[in-house]
Amino acid sequence: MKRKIAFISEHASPLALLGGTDSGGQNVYVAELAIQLAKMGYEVDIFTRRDQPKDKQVNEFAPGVRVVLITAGPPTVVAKEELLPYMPTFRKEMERFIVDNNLNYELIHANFFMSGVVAMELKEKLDVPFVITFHALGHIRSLHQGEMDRFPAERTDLERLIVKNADKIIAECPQDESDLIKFYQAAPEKIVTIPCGFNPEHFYPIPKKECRSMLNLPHNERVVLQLGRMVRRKGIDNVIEAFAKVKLNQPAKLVIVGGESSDVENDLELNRLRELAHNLGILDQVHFVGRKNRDELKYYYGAADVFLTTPWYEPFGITPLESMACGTPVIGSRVGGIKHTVVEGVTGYLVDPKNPEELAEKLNELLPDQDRLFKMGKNSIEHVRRHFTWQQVAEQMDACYKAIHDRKMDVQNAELNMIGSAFEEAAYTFQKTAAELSSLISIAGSTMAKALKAGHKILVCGNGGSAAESQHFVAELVGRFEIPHRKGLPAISLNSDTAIITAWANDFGYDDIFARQVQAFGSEGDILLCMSTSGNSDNIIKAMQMARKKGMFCINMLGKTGGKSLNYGHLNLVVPSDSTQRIQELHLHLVHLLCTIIENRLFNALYTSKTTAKERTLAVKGQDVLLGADYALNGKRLGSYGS
Ligand SMILES: O=C(CO)[C@@H](O)[C@H](O)[C@H](O)[C@H](O)COP(=O)(O)O
Ligand SMILES: [Zn+2]
Repeated sequence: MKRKIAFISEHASPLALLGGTDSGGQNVYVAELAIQLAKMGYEVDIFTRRDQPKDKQVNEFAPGVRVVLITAGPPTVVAKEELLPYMPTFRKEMERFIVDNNLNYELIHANFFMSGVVAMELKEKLDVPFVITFHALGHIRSLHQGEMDRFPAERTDLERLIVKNADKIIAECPQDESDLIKFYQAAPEKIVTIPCGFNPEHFYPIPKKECRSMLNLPHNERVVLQLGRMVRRKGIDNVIEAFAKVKLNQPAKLVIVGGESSDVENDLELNRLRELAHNLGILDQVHFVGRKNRDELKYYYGAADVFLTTPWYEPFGITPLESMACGTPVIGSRVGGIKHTVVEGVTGYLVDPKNPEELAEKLNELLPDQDRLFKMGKNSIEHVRRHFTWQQVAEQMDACYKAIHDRKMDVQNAELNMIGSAFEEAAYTFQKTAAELSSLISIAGSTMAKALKAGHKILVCGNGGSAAESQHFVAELVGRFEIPHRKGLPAISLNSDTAIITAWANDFGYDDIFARQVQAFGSEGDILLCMSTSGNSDNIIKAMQMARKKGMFCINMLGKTGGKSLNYGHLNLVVPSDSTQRIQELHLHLVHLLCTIIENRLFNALYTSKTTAKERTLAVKGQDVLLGADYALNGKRLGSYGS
């Protein structure tokens, strides 16, 4: 059977990739991971917020992968910083979709903190475990962005809650792992470090000449590439400032791919950067080419001699991988995932962010050195193919999911074991009790029958589970057990009158609640039946002391050592077990055996020493038939075994 899982990616939809525009890393992550998992035999539903009114709800995205649009908030693009208030609706609608379609997910993989909130609530409601990839952590973001961070203030607290409730947390790199432990107190055993990946069918080496011809870039110049979302934290200004400091013997260009839209003229951040280049006097060397379709990116990577990425911080950073996959070495910030994916001196260099001097120095060193560029390019391809394809990522994710599944199965297996041994223990206790107590049970039953015949009554009491048994026994006697249409027998459960019990417990003390009633209802010759698993409950002891004072006969149902009660019972049925549950189960059986004896002795001797249980049952049924009134007019049996 296929293993069904759900992804939640509230703001980053894989459908956005189909339009060709270069969306953020999370869109790629969700799409590529789902596709690879589907290839491995999973069925993946990706739940994302509807941001187009006309799209249908369920979209076949790839074989085994569906994208399900959830309407939560306006069906238009909303900045992710403003999406949190729509998450309760998202959760409700997603839950409705799951229930209506009878979907049984093995687990939910949430992406980003808001999806984590949804997954956490669904875990509670539907009992589905969840895995979280945060993609970025609010605390780290606000450390770097300060005032510029527009996410709601509760983000970090919500992330902490998600960390606490998640079954596994995916860290994207060792830095992410240590941040989760240090700032979020994540339990290290819950964290699995699995990097992001690249798709070797989309990103592969293409001859530089070909790429440059395609993009109209000069063949005889050095080309340096900056590519990615155009936001402050990506440090694009650092790249421009560094480029202005580069001194080479040959001409060079800086190509900048990215922008908030394909409208290069009216993009605010882009204009700020353009002005910077202008002020530094290098505008003619810097090509702002705007946003590009994903399938064009490989030509930009391939055309460049070096790829630069110097963000202030970076949870992972997929672009360095893509560049290396295309055979272009990377100079990147010594932060987050980049310091893990770029191998210093082998596939590129690491520099401090916000340090244009250091970056310029590295460019001055590397750009003129064709041999080193070639070698690093070759190393880059080998390195990323060995460690970072989406297929490898999916294999690691599969192992993580399996660990959760196995743990669930462990719990289920442990339960099955527990059930098996509880039955074994019960069977053993039944047999042992039969061997040790049969004669005493018979004496207890006949004593009760005798007392009832003589016009006396039975008072019964116990605490907790035994209180229920006390009422159970009385119900069988006052009502009927197996003999239909017999008269009711006088028995009172001292557990039944709430007004008496609460008044006496409240005004005088709990220990006297039964004794008071024994004093009020009991008479000489009556029987007091006490049930206690420990034999040490004070109210039981006091009840027997009072009963003895009144000349009553005390019968105990006990267990374990029998406790203090042993000293007060005229007849003690001590179940040979130390387990409270088994003792209670046997007490119930004793209740039924006593009822059988009492009924048979008082109303009809249905069996002899040779009668088997089966014969007795038939005999009772026969009597039932003989008493034709036991059949209602409509022919339905009134029942003679209910108890
Ligand atoms: O049913 C159970 C345990 O299985 C409990 O309600 C249990 O009866 C209560 O703890 C009683 O208070 C125990 O009292 P006792 O059997 O020791 O006299
Ligand atoms: Zn119980």
